[in-house]
Amino acid sequence: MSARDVSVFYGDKKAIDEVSIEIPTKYVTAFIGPSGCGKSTFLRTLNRMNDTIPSARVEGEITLDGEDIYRSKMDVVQLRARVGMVFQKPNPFPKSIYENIAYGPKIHGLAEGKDELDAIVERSLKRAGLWEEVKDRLQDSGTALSGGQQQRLCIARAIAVDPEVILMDEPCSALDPIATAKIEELIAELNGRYAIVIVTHSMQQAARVSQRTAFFHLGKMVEYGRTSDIFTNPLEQRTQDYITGRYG
Ligand SMILES: Nc1ncnc2c1ncn2[C@@H]1O[C@H](COP(=O)(O)OP(=O)(O)OP(=O)(O)O)[C@@H](O)[C@H]1O
Repeated sequence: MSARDVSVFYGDKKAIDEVSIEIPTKYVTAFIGPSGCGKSTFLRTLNRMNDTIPSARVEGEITLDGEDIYRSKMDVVQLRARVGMVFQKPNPFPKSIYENIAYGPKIHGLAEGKDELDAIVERSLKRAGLWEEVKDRLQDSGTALSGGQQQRLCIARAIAVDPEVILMDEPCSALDPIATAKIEELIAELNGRYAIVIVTHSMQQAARVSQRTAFFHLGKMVEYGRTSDIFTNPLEQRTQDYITGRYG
């Protein structure tokens, strides 16, 4: 994915100011920066989640495989399957574990029959590291799982429709350290298969899970590069100040 000169407004207020970035296919990219700097706003532009906020307006160009995702003919439902999203609070549907995964492939016509659908459900749950824990209770409600399991269920749901990119908006902020470690392991396993973009408040997490990091401040992307460089040898003073804990 690629963003060129992207600005986002809420009413008259500019929340993102001319951000340009190439999201690499093979890596995990972390968005870091102090609260309110616009990380989530920018993340949401990447699958048009800002469309759901009436006051939000996006300028600039965002392309996926060279296609402008804001063009009028873009099918937003398709787009959100290609660019999936996992939120801060796990949000499984109030349906069975099986249905949580099967729903997307069904509406996108990805399975011919029950066997194929079963196979997608199994594969997605395996990839999300949840299969062993739930294989004997696929008909139980998704909301009855623990918080960490629910978040892996949401990741499995995103995977089920075979996305190219998975956006994660602080996916561990509602989870305990053990569940967080599992999600981080899972991100490492998914790395390479999907482009992953994660917003995180934790610099340690960014350092652990990502290969590329973008630092945002006051709506601008101040610096973007290899995670190891950003954390050890940033080019910009503002990045240096943030990673050494001077603000944020
Ligand atoms: N729905 C909205 N309506 C109006 N303003 C908004 C809306 N969402 C975010 N903003 C504003 O846009 C700016 C960027 O917010 P955003 O949530 O993107 O930042 P963030 O870096 O993700 O913050 P945090 O780390 O606290 O989640 C903030 O000033 C915020 O108040």
